[in-house]
Amino acid sequence: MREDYLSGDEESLSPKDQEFERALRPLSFEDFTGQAKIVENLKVFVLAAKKRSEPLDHVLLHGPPGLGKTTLSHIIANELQAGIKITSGPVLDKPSDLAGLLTNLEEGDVLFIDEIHRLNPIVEEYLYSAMEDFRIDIMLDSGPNARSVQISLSPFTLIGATTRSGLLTSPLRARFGINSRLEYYDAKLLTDIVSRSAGILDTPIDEIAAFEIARRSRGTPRIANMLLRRTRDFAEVKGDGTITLDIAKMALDALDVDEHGLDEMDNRILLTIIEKFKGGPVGLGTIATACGEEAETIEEVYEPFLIQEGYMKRTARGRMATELAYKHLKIKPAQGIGGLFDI
Ligand SMILES: Nc1ncnc2c1ncn2[C@@H]1O[C@H](COP(=O)(O)OP(=O)(O)OP(=O)(O)O)[C@@H](O)[C@H]1O
Ligand SMILES: [Mg+2]
Repeated sequence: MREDYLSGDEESLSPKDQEFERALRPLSFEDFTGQAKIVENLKVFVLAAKKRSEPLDHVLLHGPPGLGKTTLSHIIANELQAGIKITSGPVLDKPSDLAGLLTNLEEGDVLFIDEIHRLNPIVEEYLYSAMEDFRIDIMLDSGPNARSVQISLSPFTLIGATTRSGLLTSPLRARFGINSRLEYYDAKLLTDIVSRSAGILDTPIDEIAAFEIARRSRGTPRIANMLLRRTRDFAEVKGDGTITLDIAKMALDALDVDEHGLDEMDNRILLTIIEKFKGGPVGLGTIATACGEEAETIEEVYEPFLIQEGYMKRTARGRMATELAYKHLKIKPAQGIGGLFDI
C-alpha cells in the first residue's frame, strides 16, 4: 500500500486520492511549509523577474518523491501570475511533441517537465536552444528537400522536476539557472502540515496525535497526508471522529508503520542486508532481487531515507547496515561483525 502513495504518479492514484491531493496542495509560498531556504530564494527570484518583466530563470527541483516538487512548480507559476503547461519526460517522445508545446507557450509561461531525467536524448537536444535562446530549429521534409526552419519562441520558464538528478546530462543541468534540492522534513514541520491538512478536512486532531503521525511519516508530506487520511477513518469508525493519540497509534500500527516511521519495505531491506548478507557490503541489485523490489525504487525511494536516518551506509563496495539498524531490528551482530559496533 505504501508504494501507491510513495510514487508520485497521479495516474496511479484513485480518483478519490487525487481529489484529496488537490484539496491539500498548497497554492502559494505562504501555504508551503518548510524548505525555508529554497522558498526564500525563490520568492526573491520571482519578485525580481516580475519587476524586470522578464521570465524567471529555468528552475530544476530535485529530491525524493513526495517532498513538494510538483507543488512548488505550481506555486511558482501562481506567484508569477503565469500560465503553466505540464508534461513529463517519457511523454515527450518526438521533437515535434516538444515543438508543439513550446510554440503554444505565451510570454512568461511556465513549462513544467516532470521526470525530466527520462527525456529522450533527441528531444533533449532540441530543448537546449529553446532554453538558451528561445528558439528551435525544426527540420522540414527529409532527403534532398530537407531544410531547417528556425522558430522563435516566447520567452518562458522551464521547471524540471526529478527524483534522480544524478541521471541528468551535464549540458541539461547547466542550463538551469536555479537548482534546488528538496530535503526531508523534520517532525515539527510535518506536524504543522498534518494540522493544516486536518483543518482543511474538518477533522479535529490533538496536537500530540498530529506529532505522532508526523514523526512516523518518513519525513515526507505526501505520506503524512495519507496517514492522516487513514487515521481519520479509524477515528470515525473506532472513536468519535477526533484523532487522539490512541487512535493515531492504533491506526499507524494497523498500517504497519513502525515506531520510527519505517514501513514494511524499509524493514525488509535492512533485514535482508543483515540476515542474508551478514550486514553487507552488498550490491544494490542483489538487495533488490532478494527483496523482490526494483533496484531503481530502492535507490530512489527507500535508500535516501534509510541513509539520512543512519540505518544504512553506501560504501564503494556496496550497501551496509549500520549499528542503528541492528539495534532497530533487535538483532545482535554475528561474531566478527560485533567488534565493529558497541551494542
Ligand atoms: N511543503 C509542503 N507543505 C504542505 N503540503 C505539502 C508540502 N509539500 C508537499 N505537500 C503535499 O504533499 C503532496 C505531494 O507533494 P508533490 O506532489 O509536490 O511531491 P513531488 O515532490 O512532486 O513528488 P514526486 O517526486 O513523487 O512527483 C502534495 O499533494 C501536497 O499536498
Ligand atoms: Mg511530482
